[in-house]
Amino acid sequence: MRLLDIMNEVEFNSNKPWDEIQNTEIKDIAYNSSKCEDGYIFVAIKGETVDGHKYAQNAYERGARVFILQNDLELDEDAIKLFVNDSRIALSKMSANYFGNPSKELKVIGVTGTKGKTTITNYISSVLNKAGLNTGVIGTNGTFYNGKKEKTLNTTPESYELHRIFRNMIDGGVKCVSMEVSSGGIMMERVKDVDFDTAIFSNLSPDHIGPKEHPTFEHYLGCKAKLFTLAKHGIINIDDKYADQIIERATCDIETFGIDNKADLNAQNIEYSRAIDSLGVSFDVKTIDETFNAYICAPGTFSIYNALAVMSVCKYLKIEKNIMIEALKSAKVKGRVEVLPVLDYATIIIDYAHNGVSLESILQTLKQYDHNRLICLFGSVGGRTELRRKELGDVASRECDLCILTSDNPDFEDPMNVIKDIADSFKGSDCEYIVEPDRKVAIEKAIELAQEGDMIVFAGKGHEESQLIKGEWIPFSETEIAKEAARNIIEKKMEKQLS
Ligand SMILES: CC(=O)N[C@H]1[C@@H](OP(=O)(O)OP(=O)(O)OC[C@H]2O[C@@H](n3ccc(=O)[nH]c3=O)[C@H](O)[C@@H]2O)O[C@H](CO)[C@@H](O)[C@@H]1O[C@H](C)C(=O)N[C@@H](C)C(=O)N[C@H](CCC(=O)O)C(=O)O
Ligand SMILES: Nc1ncnc2c1ncn2[C@@H]1O[C@H](COP(=O)(O)OP(=O)(O)OP(=O)(O)O)[C@@H](O)[C@H]1O
Repeated sequence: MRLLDIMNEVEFNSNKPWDEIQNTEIKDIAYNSSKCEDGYIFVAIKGETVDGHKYAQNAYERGARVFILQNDLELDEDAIKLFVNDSRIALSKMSANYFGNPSKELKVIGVTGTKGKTTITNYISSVLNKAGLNTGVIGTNGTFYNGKKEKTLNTTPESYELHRIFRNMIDGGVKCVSMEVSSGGIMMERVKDVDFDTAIFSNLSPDHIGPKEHPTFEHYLGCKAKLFTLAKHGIINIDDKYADQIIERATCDIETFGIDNKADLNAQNIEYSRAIDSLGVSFDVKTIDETFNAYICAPGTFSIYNALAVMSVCKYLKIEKNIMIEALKSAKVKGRVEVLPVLDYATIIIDYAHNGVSLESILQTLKQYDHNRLICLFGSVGGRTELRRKELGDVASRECDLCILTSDNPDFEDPMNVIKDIADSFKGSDCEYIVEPDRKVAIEKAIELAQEGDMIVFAGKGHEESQLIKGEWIPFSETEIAKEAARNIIEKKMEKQLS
């Protein structure tokens, strides 16, 4: 591809004459020097950890001859240096150009908010695919389309990856993409050149504030709100405390959903239902034109909000109502309030809640259902986000009858250290706790302890299939461990009955 075509609409200065730039052809773009080969452009990014300009020489040695730079540096005479104000912004535009602006050929639905992004994006894809609109998903659980899965490093991939994925999706016949838009992704300009059709706001609470993330809550909110300047249509949870602030900053037209405040889509007449292999909620949906009943196979009020967000998209895209209702009845997301039907006398749930807000939300939700004891098995990541330990401990010790404190990606930190921090919250609380640093043994104990009517949540790992121990990802499946433990308990019980 011609260098000038890749640089279309990117402002730059250069060390070389126009003729030379005009006649240069490019094979591909890399923002990591180790990916560079002959004919590549290297984009030097001032990162959160290191300055990519340090690797320009390495990129040169690997064959790159064109460099996108924010400041000058020494390279051999044949290097073409293109100076830009912000390399991340340049990378975004260059990637969109390189892949032929694929988002313009797709209907892209971006979901932002502190909680609910993975759930909503996956629900949207379930419903739209059922309605015959080939839809891909991009987010924390990976990239999915046409039955294929690709792992993603970030919830919202870097702009180059994002536009590459879009192009591959188009080649595979995808028409619509439902993607998570993290505040980090917006902050790092990963979605700047994505042509969003619709943007959804689920909710907002303090999160991702600290070194390498957002300096303040206001900054975090500002990043989330920016999505509503990139889309044509906005869908907003009107019950959220920060809804007005998002609406104020939006430049698109807005539709709302909610339970407590008047909205374009309102839920009412809510009823919770519990079966041995499922937790669900049914409710009426009221719009200006009609009222109809819906059911979602996920528990509590937050599941209604997630469903309303999806219904708002369906309304906007004119998806047939009955198809939407049927698809939502069975829509499930791996590791998000996932009920494991392994025991017939207690409900076992795997959930991704790994901070105070989401743990509180899932525990309070489960308490809305008839139950015996509420038991939570959880830990917290090692080596970082130490504040979360207190948040999680405070919530669990307040909401539960029993907790099993264990590890959750301890990495290089001693799991007992993390557990000790969490256990501080239990001082003076009525909630009992058991300490078992080996998460596999902890799950086995939880299954063994289960009594008639108990609700037991394994919180934190959700969809993850591995555990980070001393820098290594070790395969770890909570589902398999729970199934095996339940089989053993049932066999033991049968043996006892027979003897
Ligand atoms: C702290 C952080 O946000 N890091 C993200 C960031 O990396 P970085 O800028 O820190 O990169 P760096 O390591 O400093 O390197 C700077 C540059 O040097 C280059 N380099 C580096 C080494 C080398 O040998 N050669 C080389 O060229 C790197 O490729 C990079 O271009 O930019 C990368 C590309 O976009 C991201 O993959 C990376 O996400 C890391 C994995 C991460 O954990 N990010 C989290 C905070 C994040 O983004 N999370 C959000 C969800 C949370 C939310 O809601 O905000 C997400 O969307 O995933
Ligand atoms: N709308 C919601 N409001 C509050 N909590 C929610 C909501 N939806 C899901 N949750 C809870 O938060 C957990 C994470 O949900 P989900 O993965 O959908 O959110 P997310 O925005 O993608 O989160 P993260 O940024 O942590 O990946 C779920 O397992 C559930 O416990």
